[in-house]
Amino acid sequence: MDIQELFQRNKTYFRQCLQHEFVVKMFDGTLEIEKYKEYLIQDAIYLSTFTEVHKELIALSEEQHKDYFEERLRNLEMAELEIREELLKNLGITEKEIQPEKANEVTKSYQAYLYAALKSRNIGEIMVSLLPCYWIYQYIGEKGVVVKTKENPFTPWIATYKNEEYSEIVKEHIQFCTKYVENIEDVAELFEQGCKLEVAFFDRVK
Ligand SMILES: Cc1ncc(CO)c(N)n1
Repeated sequence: MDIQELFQRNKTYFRQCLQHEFVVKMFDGTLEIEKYKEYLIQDAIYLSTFTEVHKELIALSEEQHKDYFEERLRNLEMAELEIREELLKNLGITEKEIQPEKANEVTKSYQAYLYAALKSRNIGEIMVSLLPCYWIYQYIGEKGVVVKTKENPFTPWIATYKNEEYSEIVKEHIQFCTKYVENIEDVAELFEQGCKLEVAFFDRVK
């Protein structure tokens, strides 16, 4: 699969996310904390499904890749999830607030999208269903320009995605997608749908 072609077809969604009011306000430090909280709550719910998909990937992967997917899960738990846990705690967000039944309609759609891909049992499709998530956040991290670094309360969020290690993980994820998916048309719709959900996720909390 030609991954650049997939990007070209969907770059408007990448840009929409990067230029999204919610994201711009994080980078310039002006986002209202209430909106940040709402986003983090929804994202914690989303990320628990995202983690479940990673666990399934270990089960579904070929023997020679199991170690790799186990490492990916560990990395997710030690990096992104740990940082998020700290952010939730610092903002006084409790376990009760991140229960699955608190999911808004976009979070629910995103979860349903991931579960549908999971149901296909096709590792290429499952990897592609995770791809907009990884790739768009990596794009935001790479391209976003931080204003007022010192007093910007959103620096920990930004730093999760604005780093070499995260970019490396995304690169490897992309390599797996290209290895597992031969024909772009098999996943074009799935990928576009995921990109749209990323935009909708920010729209819903802005
Ligand atoms: C909705 C969403 N997309 C992507 C990421 C990056 O993992 C995230 N945390 N949340």
